[in-house]
Amino acid sequence: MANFSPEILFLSFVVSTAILYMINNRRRSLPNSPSLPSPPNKLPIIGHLHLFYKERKPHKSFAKLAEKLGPIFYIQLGRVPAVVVSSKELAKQVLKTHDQVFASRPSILSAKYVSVGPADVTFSPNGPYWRQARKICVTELLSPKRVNSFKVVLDEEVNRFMSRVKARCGLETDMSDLIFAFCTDFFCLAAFGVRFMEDEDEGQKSKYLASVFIEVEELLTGFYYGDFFSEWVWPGWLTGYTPRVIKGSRNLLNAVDEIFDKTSKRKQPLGTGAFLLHGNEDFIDVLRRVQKSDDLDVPLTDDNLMAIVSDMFVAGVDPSTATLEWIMTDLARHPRVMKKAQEEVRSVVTASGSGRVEENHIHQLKYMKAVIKESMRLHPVNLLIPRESSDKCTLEGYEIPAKTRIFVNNHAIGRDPKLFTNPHDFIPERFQQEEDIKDFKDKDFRFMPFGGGRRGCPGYGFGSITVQWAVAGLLYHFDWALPRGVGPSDVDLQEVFGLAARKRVPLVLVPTGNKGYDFKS
Ligand code: HEM
Repeated sequence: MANFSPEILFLSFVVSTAILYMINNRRRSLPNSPSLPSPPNKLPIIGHLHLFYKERKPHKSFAKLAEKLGPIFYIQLGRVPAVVVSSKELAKQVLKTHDQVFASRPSILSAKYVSVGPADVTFSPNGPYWRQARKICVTELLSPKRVNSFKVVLDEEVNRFMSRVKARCGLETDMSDLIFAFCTDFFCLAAFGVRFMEDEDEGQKSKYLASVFIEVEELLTGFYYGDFFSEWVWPGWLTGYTPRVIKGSRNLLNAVDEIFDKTSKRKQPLGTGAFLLHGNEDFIDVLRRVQKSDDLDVPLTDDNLMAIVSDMFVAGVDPSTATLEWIMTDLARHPRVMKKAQEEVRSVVTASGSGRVEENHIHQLKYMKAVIKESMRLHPVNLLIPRESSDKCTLEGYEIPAKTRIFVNNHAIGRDPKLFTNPHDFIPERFQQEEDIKDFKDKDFRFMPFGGGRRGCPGYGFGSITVQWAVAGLLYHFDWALPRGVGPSDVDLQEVFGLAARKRVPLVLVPTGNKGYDFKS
């Protein structure tokens, strides 16, 4: 920005606006689908952006529009034609029936910087590179066998998390902070073989990384002016978006570099303070091995390797943190449910005589599973699931051209009164059937905590065991209360509209040790 005088900026704004206006009027989007419902008040150049840009909660604005326009409608976001779907039937069509057509992500400016190309799994367009990266991710990094190999480390990290909570007993505690530290350390160990925070003095570092993540995740939603006029460079600079993206991606890559530095120390044979994964490979070890194999369709460069491992780290930490944050928020606001879930965990663990939660207890915790599932329904980490069509396709009789951005409104579908009675209430009992709690997905597409189809979350096994083990530990060892003077309805429930929808205001709770179920490190 410093290189441009305000006069030049203003002049280029006026000239470009005029050109854009002319082009916009010449080129109509979605020419083959004039009958798609669409909100009125489409303005020149910005299209429908003014309808939701100020509030910056597009999932809610789109839900309100769906009430008037129906479950499928078209909106023009600057230069980007987009379609929003808000019913389980349409979600199924996008994520399952026409999965192949909608297997790309929107191409957004921030992904080019943050995901180095993009060369990661999350943002790479559907093509040979993404297919290979995704295959490595599913068969090597996140396979059931690999997830199994990390369980011993997860057990240790849950214990470290419990000791941190124990040290805060009786005190108002920023649980968002402790949850983030737990997830970061565990995923750092899995990805890089080292913890992010080796000791408690490193708390500031964790807070800093959390702020970098939140910033990057917000930028990666692709809901900024710069992304709606991506053929032109100036809106990104003029609105300050491009400098923000550059700064955010630099901060993230610096943080990842710092962890890499630690890793290279670990690789030295006589390194001290090393934390070896019980002889297991971490993600970098695996990727280096795969890089050398001769059956790769596309060569894997060092930069690609870096992009994939950073992606696993970011895509793993924030959704797991957000999910845990919301589960504890929902439980703290609903003491009846908290008590019932605690009774279940305590009875299962007590019957085993182990005095601590172990992996084999988890499958017995059916009510806890229902609690987690209900919290995921109310607070999906992807409020809008973003896709892009690679070819033309028909949805509900409407023709959707190639290169249309599609948003599956996960937030609206999960709270649809036609699908759930009292949809805004936290009622885990709605998932009491054996069939309901066999996993955290919904076969009817009524809510999609892990997305779906070939672009669905490959970290399902990894994320779900992490969340369950941690919640079981927190429920077994501690009693929980909101801070003095704070009632259930005072808890701020706003989310950050980011790639993972974390809680906007940190969750503060007061843990208390329970004598019968004390945590002994
Ligand atoms: C509770 C934890 C988690 C939740 C709720 C979650 C949720 C999601 C969702 C909703 C998507 C988008 C899916 C779609 O577009 O259909 C996604 C994608 C993804 N997730 Fe997860 N996730 C979790 C944990 C993880 C973990 C632990 C990892 C890896 C270590 C991971 C890696 C990824 C990747 C790489 C993608 C992009 C996949 C692609 O575009 O091909 N996730 N996740």
